[in-house]
Amino acid sequence: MGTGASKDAGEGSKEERDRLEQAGGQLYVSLKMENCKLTGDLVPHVYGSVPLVGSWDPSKALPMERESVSMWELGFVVPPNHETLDFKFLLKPKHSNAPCFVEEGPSRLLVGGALQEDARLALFRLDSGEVLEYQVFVKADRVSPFDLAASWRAYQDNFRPSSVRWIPDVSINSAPQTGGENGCSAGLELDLEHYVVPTPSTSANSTHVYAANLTENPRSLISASGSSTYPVKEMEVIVPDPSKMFQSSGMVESKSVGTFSPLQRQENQRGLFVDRGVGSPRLVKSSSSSIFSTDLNLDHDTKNSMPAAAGAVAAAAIADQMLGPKEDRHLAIILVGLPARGKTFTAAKLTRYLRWLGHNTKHFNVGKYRRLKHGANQSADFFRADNPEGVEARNEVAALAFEDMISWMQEGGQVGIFDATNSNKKRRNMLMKLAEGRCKIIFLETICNDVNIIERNIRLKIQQSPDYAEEPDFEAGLQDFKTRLANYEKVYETVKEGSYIKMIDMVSGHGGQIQVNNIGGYLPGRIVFFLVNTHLTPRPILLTRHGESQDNVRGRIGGDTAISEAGQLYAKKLANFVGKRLKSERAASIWTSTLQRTILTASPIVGFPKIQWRALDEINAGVCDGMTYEEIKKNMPEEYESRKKDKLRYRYPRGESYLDVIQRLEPVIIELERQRAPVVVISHQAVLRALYAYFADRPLKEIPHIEVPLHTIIEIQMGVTGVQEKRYKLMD
Ligand SMILES: Nc1ncnc2c1ncn2[C@@H]1O[C@H](COP(=O)(O)OP(=O)(O)O)[C@@H](O)[C@H]1O
Ligand SMILES: O=P(O)(O)OC[C@H]1O[C@@](CO)(OP(=O)(O)O)[C@@H](O)[C@@H]1O
Repeated sequence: MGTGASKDAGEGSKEERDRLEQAGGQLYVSLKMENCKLTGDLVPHVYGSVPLVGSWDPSKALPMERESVSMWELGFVVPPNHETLDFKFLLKPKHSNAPCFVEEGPSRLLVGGALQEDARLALFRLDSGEVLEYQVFVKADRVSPFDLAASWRAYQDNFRPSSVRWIPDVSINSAPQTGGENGCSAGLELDLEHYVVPTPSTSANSTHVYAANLTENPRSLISASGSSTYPVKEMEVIVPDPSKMFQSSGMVESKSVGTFSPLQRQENQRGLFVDRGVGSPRLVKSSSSSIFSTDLNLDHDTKNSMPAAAGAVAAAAIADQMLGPKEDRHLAIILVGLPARGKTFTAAKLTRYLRWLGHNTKHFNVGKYRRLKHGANQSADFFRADNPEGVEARNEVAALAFEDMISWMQEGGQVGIFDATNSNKKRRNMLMKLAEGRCKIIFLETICNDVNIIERNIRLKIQQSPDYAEEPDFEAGLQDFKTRLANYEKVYETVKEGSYIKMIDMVSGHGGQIQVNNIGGYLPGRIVFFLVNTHLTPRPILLTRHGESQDNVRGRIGGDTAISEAGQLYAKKLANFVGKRLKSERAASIWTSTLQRTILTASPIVGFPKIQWRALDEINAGVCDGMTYEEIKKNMPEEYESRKKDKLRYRYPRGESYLDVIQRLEPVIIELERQRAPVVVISHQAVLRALYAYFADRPLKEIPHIEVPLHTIIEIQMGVTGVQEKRYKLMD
């Protein structure tokens, strides 16, 4: 029998506690009652001192869920510093208004996820005089991603119960004490390198490429020399999905200076989420300041009104784009900051995100223009503010790059990301004049006050930047770059004018802040939301399809079948792999879709919380669900042909297109960016194509054709130098 709460919740070394705290640790508390005697229709409930459990009103007590024939459970998530919960168990008849029975003895106290005394038996004296005895189990585990699941549920109206019985949509199982034949510890001897396979040539390995090299080619400079004409690419614009709009609506509009914190910070709000398991009504976190809160009254009408309201916001966003003043149809994000503050890095990341969302976006790097016009090996003197030739040369290339960006916008470009230091008012005034009547401007300033990070960035610069490619002496390069930096510092003026976003010390994902001024509208709002959630903490993201499903064997698309024998073998191998790869990563989590094949693939993995996301469900094949491609070709030849012609935009009748899938995956991308602990995503072919394309920066049109083979793990390593990819093939 379990006694009090597990001790690891509140103990452990300070380092360990800090690590968990940083990982956004919450306490998952599980209250269980067991009685092997059948108790007719008496349902165990919990009631107590806080409104969520009825404020001592038995009629508002919270029912426990039946976990097995004899076991009842109530699971919930609280922050480690939650308010003391004073409660009792109670038995209530399921169907009648007959009296209920409160357990005997004093009430129980839950503090910091732990019961204040040994979990004694719960005794109930019935009217007949019979005494019913229940064993009580209380357990508290540190876990971070419940907040993610709960907040996800709170603003998404699309969750649905798992189709796999007895598997709640958020669950955690503990690591086995001994390793069985296929158990995790048996597999810890696994040599991961043995399974490594080559990555495709288009893989996500930005680490080895300096981001500035991948920016737009200077069209004005190249065409002037006659060596190349500028290729104008097809424009891709996606109308924003209304259902995504209300997610960040609270933070987009600010006419005066405001400060936003990442979602992370919200984890410190004291709230309680009840995990109702399969098919039960959910409670969601309330934004009110009440310590324990519930939203049980969220009826269908209230829920359904959310997308409608969001639709109105989206309509306004489209109006912004189509009907507003001409300059509002194009947006220039102008980077500001001293050298080595992550401007190019941030610009490249934002470009990737906006392109993935379908916005026609280009990254213009003034350094590239400078190197082309004036050579790559200019010394620090070139960057002195009292060197008029240098100043003029730098202003000239900035203006050239800006004009190129405007020309591209006039050809249909939507968002230009203009990457240079732009670190004094005079330069920014010049740019504002160039933009007048042609595009809207937002300054994006990156500020870093951590000398260690700046030193690391400088060293990375010397290794990566083409400015030092010809400098054989690292120390000499370092010295020159530091002098260049000092030259900029002398005349640096932080942004105080116009619309701006300031990222201040946003490297680690906690402790920093984002300030915004005069930011409004759909796209700027999305940009702020994205930036708020990004950071540089290194961590792996493992992407894998489920093990082979019975439908895969039959060649049927969609469906919700279980996994085949080969699929089950993969599930075991994957569990071994995850156990080994993430063995020192206690805060890691496993995300699946709500479909059986991913949940079953995840089931042998132990020791990590598992979360089901509806957004990770496979592309909805609508009326074609369950058919083979051959059957579609034969019975619906027009549909088959339309899909073949434009697989990205083709929407299955009553189903989805790849573009729809991308739109619904946006919260997943934001969450993957926000997480600081490793995540294993077990999902489906179409969904993983879309997710992978984001990390590998693949163009939208390629997404439906990206290869995501079964029984293979794609490891995406996020970190200070960008994204890196590694692949493991566990089975042939
Ligand atoms: N917001 C940030 N603050 C500080 N450093 C950052 C930030 N974002 C990224 N970095 C780090 O800065 C390094 C150098 O960035 P880079 O974009 O080349 O600098 P810049 O363009 O400002 O000269 C990157 O490799 C990354 O590790
Ligand atoms: O877009 P295409 O190439 O049809 O690929 C998506 C298809 O992949 C499948 C397998 O054929 O995914 P999965 O088995 O990974 O869930 C189908 O369910 C899905 O419709």
